[in-house]
Amino acid sequence: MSQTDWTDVKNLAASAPDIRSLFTADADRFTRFSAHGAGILLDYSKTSLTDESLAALLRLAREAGVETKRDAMFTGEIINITEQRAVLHTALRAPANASILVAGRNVVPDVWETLDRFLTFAEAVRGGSIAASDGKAFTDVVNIGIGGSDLGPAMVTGALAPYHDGPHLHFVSNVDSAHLADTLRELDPARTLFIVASKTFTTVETMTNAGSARHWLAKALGEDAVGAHFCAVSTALDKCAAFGIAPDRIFGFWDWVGGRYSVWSSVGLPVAIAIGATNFRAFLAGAREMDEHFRTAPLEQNLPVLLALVGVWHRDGLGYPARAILPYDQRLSRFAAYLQQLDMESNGKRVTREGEPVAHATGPLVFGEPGTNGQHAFYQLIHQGTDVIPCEFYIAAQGHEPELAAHHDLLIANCLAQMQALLLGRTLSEAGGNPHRVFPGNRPSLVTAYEKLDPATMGKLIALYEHRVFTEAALWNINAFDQWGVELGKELATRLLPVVEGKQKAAADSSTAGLVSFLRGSGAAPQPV
Ligand SMILES: O=P(O)(O)OC[C@H]1O[C@](O)(CO)[C@@H](O)[C@@H]1O
Repeated sequence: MSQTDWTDVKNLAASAPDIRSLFTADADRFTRFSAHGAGILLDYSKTSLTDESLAALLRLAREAGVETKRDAMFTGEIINITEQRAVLHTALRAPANASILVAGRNVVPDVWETLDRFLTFAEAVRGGSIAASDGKAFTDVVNIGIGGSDLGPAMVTGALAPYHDGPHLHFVSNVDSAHLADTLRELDPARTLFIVASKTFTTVETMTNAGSARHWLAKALGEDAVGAHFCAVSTALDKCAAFGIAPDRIFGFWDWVGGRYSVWSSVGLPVAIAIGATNFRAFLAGAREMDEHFRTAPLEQNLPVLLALVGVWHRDGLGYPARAILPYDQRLSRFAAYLQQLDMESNGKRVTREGEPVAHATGPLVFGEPGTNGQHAFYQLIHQGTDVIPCEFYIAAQGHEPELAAHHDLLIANCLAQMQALLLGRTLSEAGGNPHRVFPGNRPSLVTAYEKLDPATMGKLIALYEHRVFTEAALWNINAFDQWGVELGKELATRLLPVVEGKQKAAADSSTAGLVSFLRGSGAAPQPV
């Protein structure tokens, strides 16, 4: 990619216009700076992008080979170069007649066979033909997993609550005993099914929670009941079997599915148990529609690409450090946490694909909460703080409660009002001369709007963001599909455990030693060795 194009973007950003003036100068700005795809509207008019800066960003995307890289992902090339893997979460929602080759083998028939297997299992749990050890139906299902093996199913299950007509779902992720204990306290072992979800089946949090859950169940119902009350989702089928899970209760997936991209695979089993096979297939179909849009729409009208270009404009052009994810949709209350992993684990990288230090800032800090709750918490800083934080709003035209339609009108009014406040601000004279009541305005926002948060739309929204992350990574020339940054902490925790347990002397700095001493109450700080 030529340096000139980055320079163009940075030069244009240095003289970025006031967003308000862009609206004054162009009555058609909304029409020209918004796009539709797969039934979703993206309005990016309340940013400082102009025809010229958008053209420069599109040039950057073309020079970065976004289209070629995209096609390489969809066709199963080894694009995760540090782990020598294809990246094919899109194959999990591909049509049955597609052919996607990995090492010369079409993976689509395997995907559909596994999908049919876990959806059949989900329906059997819902219908009671897969039953507890006493032959009665399960009323509660606990998913034990963490990261991608938790956030996707937990977020989607919450989002699709109006479609939830199966057993109650619970999610345990944290190794903190509080999480498991508080969940199990409410449950009857005789009515509870556990799903142990782990791509690697080695993650210490998940294995620890699964072991304790197994113990809880065996203590109440006897060792023989364990088989009926556990199933597993993993790429490591042998390890699931070693845990004692029967082969017909193990649902696999593949190393070309990243953890944070895995909700479409058998990791989605809890979602399928909650909402049923038909709704789960609609969820996949929604994602497939967004995949088609991303694959075929011209870059100028391509939603994930536009979202990525706005992201790069804000991050690299204007130097904004964060992005706020603000769904005006209570059921998307875990959406920001989900996107946090998707975005920050993918694009929190400091070297290029070739291992050289990156020349540009990469992934921003991602955080958020649903509106209107966030308005009464951290929006103060967004409106009047010293940092500019681009805000990314999500809103449905319709809620699921027609009898409470007035609430939804109020929700929409609040969402629009926040964007207007960010844009327009309030001048000193409008604030009656009181500087504390001044809003600078000219603060960017964009909005993703959709008809209703149904299963297909949920699929589209996730796929939209996945492809946005992909496109940003392509522009920055980083590998979005590894996560080496989580390894060091895991290794050190393993090394520190015997120190915490008092079996080994502290092999650490004096702060760690002092903290071990305080936390384990052993008096004098162990000396670093
Ligand atoms: O599914 P697993 O193998 O238990 O991993 C859980 C999570 O841990 C991570 O590797 C990060 O620690 C994530 O990428 C992954 O989603």
